[in-house]
Amino acid sequence: MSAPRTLFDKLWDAHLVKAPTPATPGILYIDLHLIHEVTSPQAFAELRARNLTVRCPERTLATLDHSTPTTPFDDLGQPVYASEEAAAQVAELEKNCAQFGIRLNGWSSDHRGIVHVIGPELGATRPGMTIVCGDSHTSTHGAFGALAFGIGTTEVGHVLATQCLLQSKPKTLAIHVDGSLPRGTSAKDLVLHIIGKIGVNGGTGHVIEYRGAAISALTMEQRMTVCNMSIEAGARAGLIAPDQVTYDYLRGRPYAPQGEDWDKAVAEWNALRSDAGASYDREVHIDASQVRPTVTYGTHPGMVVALDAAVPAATSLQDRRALDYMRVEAGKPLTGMAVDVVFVGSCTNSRLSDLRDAADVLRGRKLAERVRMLVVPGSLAIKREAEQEGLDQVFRAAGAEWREPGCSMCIAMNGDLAQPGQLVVSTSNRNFEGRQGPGARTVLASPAVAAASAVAGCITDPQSLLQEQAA
Ligand SMILES: CC(C)[C@H](C(=O)O)[C@@H](O)C(=O)O
Ligand code: SF4
Repeated sequence: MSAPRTLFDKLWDAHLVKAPTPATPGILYIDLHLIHEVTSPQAFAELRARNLTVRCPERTLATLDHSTPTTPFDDLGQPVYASEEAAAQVAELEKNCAQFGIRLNGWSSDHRGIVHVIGPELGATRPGMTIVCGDSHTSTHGAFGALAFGIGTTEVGHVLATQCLLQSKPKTLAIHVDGSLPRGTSAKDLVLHIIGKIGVNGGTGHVIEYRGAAISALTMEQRMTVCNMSIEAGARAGLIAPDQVTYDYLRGRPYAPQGEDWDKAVAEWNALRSDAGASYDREVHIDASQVRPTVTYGTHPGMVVALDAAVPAATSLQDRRALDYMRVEAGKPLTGMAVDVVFVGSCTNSRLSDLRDAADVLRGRKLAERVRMLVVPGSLAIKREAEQEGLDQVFRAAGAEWREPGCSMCIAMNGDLAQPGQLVVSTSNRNFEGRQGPGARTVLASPAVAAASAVAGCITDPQSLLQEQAA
C-alpha cells in the first residue's frame, strides 16, 4: 500500500509534469489561469514580442476588477474612469483577450467582478484543480480543495505560453480549528485570530490545510474568507478539503459539470482529502471557542486584538511606529476609537452573506453623522442578488453608498480612497501604511463590526448595538 498522503500531496502529484530535483524546480500543469488588467499587459506584450500564442485559451479566464470605477455609469451608460491609465489598462485587456481568444468577463458580462469572486461564482473554480493568477489573493480558491496561488507577471507570461509553471515544492502546515465558533463571531474574526496566533510569517514557505470541526461547519463563502487571507500569514496557499458543502455550492453553476459528468466529478472529488496518518511538516491547533470579534490595530494583518481586549504594548521599534501611525494607545481596547470611513467589500468580504451581515446591523439605523460608508459588491451577480433582497435599500436608507462591483477602496483604486489621517474600518485584507490612501489608517474587521462602527461612529461590537436597542 502506498504511504498516506495529504490533500496537498495529492494535488501536487496529480499535476506534476516533471518532478523537482535538488537543483531545479518542478514543472506543474495549470488547470485554470485567471487574469486581470493589472498584471497581464506585460505578459501579453512578451508573447507578442516572441511571436507566441496562448497555449490553452479555454483554460484562461479574464475579468476586469482593479481599474474599473465603482461609481454609477454616466448618462450614456458608460463607466467614468478615474484616470486615463485605468481606461487604457482596461482597453488593453479587452484587446488582448479578443486577439488571443480568451473569455473576458468585461463590461457587458453578467459576471463581471473581482477575480476571486467570479471564479467560484461561475463554477470555474473546482476541487482538484491547480489555479493561478497574477494576484496574491488567489489563495481564496483553495476553499474548494484546489491548489491555488498567486504568481508574478513573468510567470503569467509562462503560463499563457505553456500552461505550465516552474515551482519548488512547498511545505505543508495543518491548522486544526477545533470546537465551534461562538455566536456573534464570523469567518473574518477566525482568520484574523489565526493570523494573530501564527504571525504574518507563520505560513511562509507552506501550504496551509485548514481542518477540524469549525472549518467543516463553515459555508463556502466563509471558507473563502479564511483561505483568502492565508497569504497574509505568508503562506503560499490555503486549502480546505471538498465536502458536501462544496458540492452544494457548485452544483448547477455555469462551468460546473452536468449530469453524469457531475456524478463522476463528485466521486473523484471525494478522494481529495488527506489520508489518515498523513503527516504535515507542521501542525497548529486553534480552539474556535476562544475566537471573539477581532480587528487589527496596527499596520500588518498580524497585529490583531479582540474588541474587548486591550491593545498590547509595543515590543519593537516597528510596533511602536505602527501604533504611532495608527494613533492607537497600548493598554486600552480599540472600541470607542472614532471612525471616518467604513468600507464593506473586497475579495475577502464582498459576497452575498457578507452584505447580509452588514445589512442586518444597518437595518432601521443610520450612519453616524460624520461617517462615510461604501458598500461594494464583489460581482455584478452579487449586486443583483442583493438588490433582489432589498439590501441596497437598507444601505441607502442608512446613508451608505451602494456601488458597482470592483476592488475599489481595498486598494485605493479609481479615486475610492480615504484622506490622510482618516480612520477606515474595512472588511478587506490589508492594513499596510497608505493601503487605502496616503496617510489613511486601516482597521480590518468583519462586515458586522464594520457596519456597527458606521452606525456608532466609533469602533463597536455589533452585540453592544443590539443590546442597547433591547435595553
Ligand atoms: C494588483 C495585484 C497585483 C495585487 C495583489 O497581487 O494582491 C492586489 O490585488 C492587492 O490586493 O494588493
Ligand atoms: S479586492 Fe483587494 S485584495 Fe482582492 S484582488 Fe482586489 S485589490 Fe487585491
